Amino acid sequence: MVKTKQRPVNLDLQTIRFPITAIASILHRVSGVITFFALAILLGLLAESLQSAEGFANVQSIMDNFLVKLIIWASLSALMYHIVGGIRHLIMDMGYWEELDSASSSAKISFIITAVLAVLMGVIVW
Ligand code: HEM
Repeated sequence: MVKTKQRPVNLDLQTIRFPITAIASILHRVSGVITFFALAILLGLLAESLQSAEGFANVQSIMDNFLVKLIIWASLSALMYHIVGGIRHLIMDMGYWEELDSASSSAKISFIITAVLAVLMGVIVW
């Protein structure tokens, strides 16, 4: 008879804590996917704005909306995180910051740099 596994299983999500490096990693993937879709929107707006004076005015009026600005700001902030996290990745690929404490510090610092850049994106968008 097959014995059922008796190992403990924790499905209480409230008690599961991810290490900061895991959060940095999943956010990098999420921000890459967001950037992929955002690029289509941003290139579309750029193309329209360069088409003609009316196109430029059209994009100006599209941008004159809080929700649109919020989406563009979030997209640019995701791109900022992807670039900062990407550079951290490339540095790690060269063999640095691979220990738990240095990887945690660099993850934390990349969040801080991203927060500063996100504020800057807000200043640019608004
Ligand atoms: C055109 C904009 C970009 C898009 C749409 C994009 C999208 C993505 C996606 C979807 C991934 C896969 C993530 C995963 O499988 O976990 C990825 C990985 C990566 N991206 Fe980007 N990316 C862009 C720009 C950049 C830039 C500018 C950098 C510069 C630092 C960068 C650095 C990286 C690195 C280093 C990885 C590999 C991360 C790993 O090994 O897990 N990306 N990107």
